[in-house]
Amino acid sequence: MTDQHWVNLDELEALAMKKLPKMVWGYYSSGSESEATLRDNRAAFLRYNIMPRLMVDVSKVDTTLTLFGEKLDFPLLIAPMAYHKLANPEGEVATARAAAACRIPMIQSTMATVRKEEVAQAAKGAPFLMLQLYVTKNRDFCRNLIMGAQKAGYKAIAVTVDAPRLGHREADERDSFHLPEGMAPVELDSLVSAEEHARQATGDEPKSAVARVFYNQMDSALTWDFVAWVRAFSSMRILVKGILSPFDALRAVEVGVDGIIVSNHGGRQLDFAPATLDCVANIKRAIGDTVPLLMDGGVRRGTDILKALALGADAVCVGRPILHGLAVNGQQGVQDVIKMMRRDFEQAMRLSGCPSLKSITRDKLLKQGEPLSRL
Ligand SMILES: Cc1cc2nc3c(=O)[nH]c(=O)nc-3n(C[C@H](O)[C@H](O)[C@H](O)COP(=O)(O)O)c2cc1C
Ligand SMILES: CCCCCCC(=O)C(=O)O
Repeated sequence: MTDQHWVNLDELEALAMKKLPKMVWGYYSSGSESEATLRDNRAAFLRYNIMPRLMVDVSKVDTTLTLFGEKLDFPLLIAPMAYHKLANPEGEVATARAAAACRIPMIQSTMATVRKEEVAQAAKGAPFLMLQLYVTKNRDFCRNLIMGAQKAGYKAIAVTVDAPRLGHREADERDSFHLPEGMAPVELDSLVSAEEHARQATGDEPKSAVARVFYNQMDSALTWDFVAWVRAFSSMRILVKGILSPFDALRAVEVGVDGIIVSNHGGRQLDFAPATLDCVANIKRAIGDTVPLLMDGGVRRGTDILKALALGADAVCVGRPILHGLAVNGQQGVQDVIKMMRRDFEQAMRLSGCPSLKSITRDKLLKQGEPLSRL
């Protein structure tokens, strides 16, 4: 296996681990505490089998869909992740160019290391961009960020609601995680100095600079009235990211969100939160077709995408593999990840007898323990 040759995302992950400094690898790869949720996100996909239906014409498979009025080539988005420049000096520009080349949407993190206007420029050709929003205590700052994204042409904001505090990631504590000098989440620069992100902890402070900055700046008093607050000044679509309970999903729809992202933050927030795949069907049952339902967490194979869709997701978001591709081979590495996922998803559709996204239904899946007679 050389830098250029990997045949699945596990092999790519191994290459990224070798390439990245230990502190960065620890930050990217870890989950919170005992990492039970991180592991379960993957394990959940293994709990489902796919029952193929045969003698179906799959000479052509249609993977396209329309999301928020835009056509996507296949049901995949890039999940928001902080600090792409830790993986590659081009940072989010390389990721955005890859999204454009593969015609999939990218969700940019509030903690991006490249300004949103520059990302928007690089993403020209992508179906759309979303800005993930961490809600700061300083609401003027937050309003300006949203309005800036609207002006830059972003289609939506995805408000992360699973992080009243940053999850306790032990690798970051052990490594005293901090950004290298000269690198900073640029959208935050009027609130927090670059030195603060690069500073090592002193005294009783959280050892991780990410956790410290998060604690100081982000609003742990966030409640559902935030959606109405945004609606009052912005016409952008509003999604909430981090929903696991069907009750929260219903509440989100009641307050008027435009979409839901079922997520446990890649196992980085509440440890022992359920695997996201296990939450999808319940949430779909609760909200029906009211708003698009996205999910993320542990999606690594084409068959994973098929399983998520069969349980009710409209599309999936992919996190860490994008950073791995970026670390190993920049923009091309990200494109290779997306292309592989697309190829493998098409393969899964063909081999299971699903020529269209609509034909990917729950009755194609068998959960561990369910009798074959269920089908
Ligand atoms: C290194 C890293 C940084 C992340 N940064 C953010 C972020 O800034 N905002 C956010 O809402 N989620 C963030 N996430 C969570 C992802 O958006 C996503 O929920 C998760 O990574 C999906 O799981 P996966 O990595 O198994 O695909 C981050 C995840 C990782 C691994
Ligand atoms: C103030 C810095 C917060 C960065 C958090 C990024 C993130 O969500 C993660 O999971 O890490």
